This record gives sequence, C-alpha cells and structure tokens, in this order.
Amino acid sequence: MKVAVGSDHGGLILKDTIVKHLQSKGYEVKDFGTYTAESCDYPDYALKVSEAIVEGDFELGVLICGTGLGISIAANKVKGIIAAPVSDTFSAEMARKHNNANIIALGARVVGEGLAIKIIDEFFNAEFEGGRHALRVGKIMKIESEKL
Ligand SMILES: O=C(CO)[C@H](O)[C@H](O)COP(=O)(O)O
Repeated sequence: MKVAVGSDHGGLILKDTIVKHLQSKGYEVKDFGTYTAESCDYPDYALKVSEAIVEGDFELGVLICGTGLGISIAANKVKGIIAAPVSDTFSAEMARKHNNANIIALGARVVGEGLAIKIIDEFFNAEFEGGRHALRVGKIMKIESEKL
C-alpha cells in the first residue's frame, strides 16, 4: 500500500518516526514535508497529502501538526478526504472501520511516540466494514457534494 505523509514544523520529529515505522512494516511511504524545523503553515501540507490521495496516487495518509486539529480541518476541506484527528487507539480503529477515514491526523504535542505508533498500527490494520457505515459515509459525501 502507498501512504502519503505530511506535517508542519510541530509534527516534524513524530513524522520522521512514523515514516520509518511504516516503512519497516512494508508500506511504500512518500514524505511530502515539511523537511526542516522552520516554522511553516499546516494547510500547505494538508493540501499536498490530500491531493495526492484524491488523485489516486496514494491509498491512505498520515498528517501531523501540534494538535492534529488544524491539519485535519484543512484536509477535510478537500473533496473526497475524510481526515480523523485521533489521540487514542480505539478511535484509530473506528476511524477506518466505521468512518472510512483515508487520513489519520495526529498531534505531536498531544500524544507521545509510543502511543502514536500504536494509533498508527490500529488505523492501518483496520478495514472499512461497509454496510450501515457505508450508508452513513455516503450521506457525509452527499453533504460534501451539495454544500454551498
Ligand atoms: O497544532 C497546530 C494546528 O492545529 C499547529 O502545529 C500549531 O498551531 C503551530 O503552532 P506554532 O506556530 O506556535 O508552533
């Protein structure tokens, strides 16, 4: 599976850890930046990763900022993206199984490295269950396509 990863400066160190972790699990990972600790704007990296996913080049994405909030809010503005900001393992699993999230967003100032890796593993090991959840996600997509 091909995975797109991005962060702002607040998520830089955790991003590098997660890239290495995903690679060690056999995923093909592309790091869309940021690549330095210099202050930058999280919407820029949310957009790069989100576009790569909706264009079909990557199946899933990981976005990291200080809280996981701004970068997921930005990603969710892109049509076709369901970005879930997650700080616990149960929500990580459910984000795939029930919500069919295609991006998981983490807050590097919220979760430690060990928990972040467990969250990533739960997300990537889970699969969308479809059924009633597909109906509900379809309704979300309908809101998206009909929004003003
Ligand atoms: O978490 C974030 C957005 O939700 C950002 O990483 C955070 O706002 C960056 O803050 P600063 O410029 O003070 O490092």
